[in-house]
Amino acid sequence: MSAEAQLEAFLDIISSSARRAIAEYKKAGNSIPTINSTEFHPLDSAIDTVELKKAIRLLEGTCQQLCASLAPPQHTIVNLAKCFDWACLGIAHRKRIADVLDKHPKGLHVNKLSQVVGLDDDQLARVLRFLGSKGCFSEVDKDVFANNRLSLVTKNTNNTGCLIYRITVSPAGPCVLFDTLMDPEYPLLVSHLPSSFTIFQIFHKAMIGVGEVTGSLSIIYQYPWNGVSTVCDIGCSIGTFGIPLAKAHRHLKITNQDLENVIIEAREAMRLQAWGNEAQDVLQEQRVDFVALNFLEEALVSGKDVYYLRFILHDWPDTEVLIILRNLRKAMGPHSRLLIHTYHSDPTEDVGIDVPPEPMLPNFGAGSANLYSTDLGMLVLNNGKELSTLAATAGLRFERAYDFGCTVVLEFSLA
Ligand SMILES: C[S@@+](CC[C@H](N)C(=O)[O-])C[C@H]1O[C@@H](n2cnc3c(N)ncnc32)[C@H](O)[C@@H]1O
Repeated sequence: MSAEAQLEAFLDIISSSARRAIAEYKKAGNSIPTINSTEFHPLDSAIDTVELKKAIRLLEGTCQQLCASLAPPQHTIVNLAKCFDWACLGIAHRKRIADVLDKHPKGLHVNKLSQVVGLDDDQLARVLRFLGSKGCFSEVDKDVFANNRLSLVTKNTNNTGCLIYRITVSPAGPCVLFDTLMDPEYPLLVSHLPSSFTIFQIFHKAMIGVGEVTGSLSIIYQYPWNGVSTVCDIGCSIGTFGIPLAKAHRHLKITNQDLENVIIEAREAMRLQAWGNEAQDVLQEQRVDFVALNFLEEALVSGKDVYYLRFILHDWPDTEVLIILRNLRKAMGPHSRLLIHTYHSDPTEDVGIDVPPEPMLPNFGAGSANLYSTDLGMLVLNNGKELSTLAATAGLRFERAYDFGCTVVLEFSLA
């Protein structure tokens, strides 16, 4: 393909993928969001968003490749180096800027806002203006800031807001990434995190946020659950996957397994009706159970139809990944399936997921940014990795993959 043909192809992909996304918004509601929207669109809280995710993967990947092709290289590289996004988002979240602005739909002058949140007005305006340049918060008049659809996500009550907190309070890890790579033993860096990282409520709410950001609950509507009776969710958090699954498929019996202290949290969340009234029916009908487990040391409940692992293996170095997979293998019967839900899709392996159109990068480029940043996040936090290929070593046979646009589900049976 000639250089000019490549650029024309990018323009075509941008146009067609944006139109696919617009069609998804139209299907889910009357309006189409713009950067000036001040409220959420119904699609923002939808569970099955596979089509939108796939369109955005193409759009983001292509826009970045087109800009990197046409902009002067110095320009692109310095943009990469000067990344204040996470720092400014962290300030906005920790100072509850969106929560304050919520009470001022027409906007609030930075003089007043700075007094409420206890920051210098000039510095706060510069932080908010930076975020506004990326589409988060609007400067509706000179020095007057208001919420928009993006900044609403940073509110304290928002699950994704908790995820932002989780990500932005741990900058020490990335700051020592170079030193970590220089150390042949790759020490764990968890000790660099403030202890508030371990606050359970924030962590588990953030995990619900991860589900929302990645659209991974799409599996509830995309997997053939009709042929399944029993499910075991391993490392279930507070029922982040199991409860919505039980609500959607009333024939399923679901065992949720996690460490004992998490199971106590999960039962408490159920008692406080954190999952709404419908979840109480699920409990009363005894279709959902919470059972403590340490998957590194104990046997899992055996013989379930489906074992589900979402965002678990990337937390661990290879040795522990193998222990977890071998423990799982012992619990599985000939009919059992293991579903590993991850960001991973190795572009060098043909596992049957979508292939990007040429001339896009074979891994969708910036369309897969979440995969590669999570992979580095796991290196920094846990010495783990997103791209684990140890299933075969543990005696599991790959069956097929489900592509959800931002995440994939890899299905295995006993080898
Ligand atoms: C990254 S979270 C994923 C939670 C959930 N699967 C999700 O996708 O929202 C990892 C989970 O693994 C659990 N976990 C960590 N070590 C464990 C162990 N040794 N045995 C069982 N669960 C464990 C944590 O408590 C946490 O809930």
